[in-house]
Amino acid sequence: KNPNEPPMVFSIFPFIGSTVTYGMDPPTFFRTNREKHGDVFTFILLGKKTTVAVGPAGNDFILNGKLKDVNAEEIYTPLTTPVFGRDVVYDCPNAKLMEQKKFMKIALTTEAFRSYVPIISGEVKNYFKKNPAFKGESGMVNVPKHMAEITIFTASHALQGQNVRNRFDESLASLYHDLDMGFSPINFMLHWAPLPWNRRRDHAQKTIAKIYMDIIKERRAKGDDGTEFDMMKHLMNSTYKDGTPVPDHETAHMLIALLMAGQHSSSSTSSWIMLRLAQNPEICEELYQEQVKNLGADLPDLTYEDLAKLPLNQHVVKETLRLHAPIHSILRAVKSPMPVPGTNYVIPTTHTLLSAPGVSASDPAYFPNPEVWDCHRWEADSPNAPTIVRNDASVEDEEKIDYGYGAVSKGAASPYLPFGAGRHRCIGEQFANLQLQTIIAETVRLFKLSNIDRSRKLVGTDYQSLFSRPLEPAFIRWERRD
Ligand code: HEM
Ligand SMILES: N#Cc1ccc(COc2ccc(/C=C/c3ccc(C(F)(F)[C@](O)(Cn4cnnn4)c4ccc(F)cc4F)nc3)cc2)cc1
Repeated sequence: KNPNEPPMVFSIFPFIGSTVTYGMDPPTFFRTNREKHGDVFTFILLGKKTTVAVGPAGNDFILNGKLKDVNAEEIYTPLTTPVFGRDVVYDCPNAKLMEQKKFMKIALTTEAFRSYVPIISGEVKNYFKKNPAFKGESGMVNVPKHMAEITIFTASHALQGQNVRNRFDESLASLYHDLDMGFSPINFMLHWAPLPWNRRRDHAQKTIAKIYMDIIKERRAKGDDGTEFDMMKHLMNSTYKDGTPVPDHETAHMLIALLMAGQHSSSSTSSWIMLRLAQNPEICEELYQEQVKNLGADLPDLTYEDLAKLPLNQHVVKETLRLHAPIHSILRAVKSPMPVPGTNYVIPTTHTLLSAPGVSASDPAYFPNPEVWDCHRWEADSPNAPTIVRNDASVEDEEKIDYGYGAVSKGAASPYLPFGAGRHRCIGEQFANLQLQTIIAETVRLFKLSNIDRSRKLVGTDYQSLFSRPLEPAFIRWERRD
């Protein structure tokens, strides 16, 4: 064994290595090997030496890696480019991605958010009124199925405009499903394979992109009526630093990328939220009382400003993402040998780096009783409060850095990073919080949630898809609030 390479996880299988033990349950795999080898260790993932670096220092080492040392697009492009389309996100130099993230962020403004809350509220209320599974006084529903539908309607309407949203009722839904089938970890390795689902994925990508480009032409011809704040309008009117206007096909492909991002992350997270509220019915009641107390017993229509008056509602999202982050593994290729600070390890360019921020998010050193879903832990004086209290005030005085799409906090040495950190940090955090908080607030107004057997059980996690999500079916009981 090379003295300055990290310890290797033992496996009797060549090529497969530890792929299956890791793939079945990444958190357990990380915890077991962290106890054995410490915060930095290497395992074989589908024939590739993959070095994990966990804990706040590991998060910083990988997520704040320099552009010359770490590379995201090499790893992700086989998976994302066939689904999103060419010339965007990971199918272009990083400098171009940074400009694309700047364009995307322009549409995610407070003014836009003010218009999104009524849109999302309306979609949620309409869904529960129209859907047969929610007729009568009470019932049992498979949560992930319904949350996937609610999130596609809310995300497409807010992020892509009314025109695109309306098409989701017929053609777009099945095309989107075909595209989605291509968005799976198998395609990390087999993206090139002429598998039936890859052909359907390619057909769906072309068809959806064409629908978007037709709408772009229509809107350009009609001129802008200034009412909608959707993403399409901003992207189609953006220009790169070198003066090139964003081509229509890149606008269409960025819209597909944003829809995929928003859909998978939010449907997984909103499903976990509903399952946790069913497991903890008392929190559901507290959320309802919080609205009555802070918004008034007549529960007026939700506005963007109202969300800031509902701290427990916000903490439900924060605590759910602590235990159920949809992205459990962040990958980077190593482009030049990387010394690991505080060790004598040097990671060679033959390795892939894997960052797992969720490991420190469930580490008792940072979060007392980490396995307990305790939304109150985010209140300053709570017994389970995070040891390094990074309340929002401390973020202000923290140093910031701008990679070209807005200032992000410089340090990634935090134990809680569900939205990543550094150059590739998420730009959808504010939209996701707005969408999830609105979905919760509208749901608790209508229903009391509980487990079918009134137990405190919780379903397991499916790590086989690209985004971790609840194992299906995951039934809960709803009862209409009188
Ligand atoms: C609960 C919701 C979400 C979570 C937990 C989440 C998580 C993440 C994480 C961990 C990353 C870093 C990936 C990496 O470093 O390789 C990321 C990046 C990103 N996310 Fe999200 N995300 C969420 C919602 C969204 C939404 C709603 C959008 C779009 C509207 C979005 C768009 C993006 C984009 C454009 C990037 C940048 C990728 C890069 O720079 O390489 N995300 N997200
Ligand atoms: N046997 C076996 C066996 C072995 C292994 C496994 C499982 O192994 C792994 C390993 C790594 C991973 C990585 C997850 C991963 C990374 C990138 C992306 C992304 F790029 F797509 C995203 O960040 C997504 N995103 C961002 N914000 N919201 N969504 C994104 C960015 C920009 C953008 F515009 C649109 C986007 F949507 N998505 C997901 C998942 C599973 C299973 C079985």
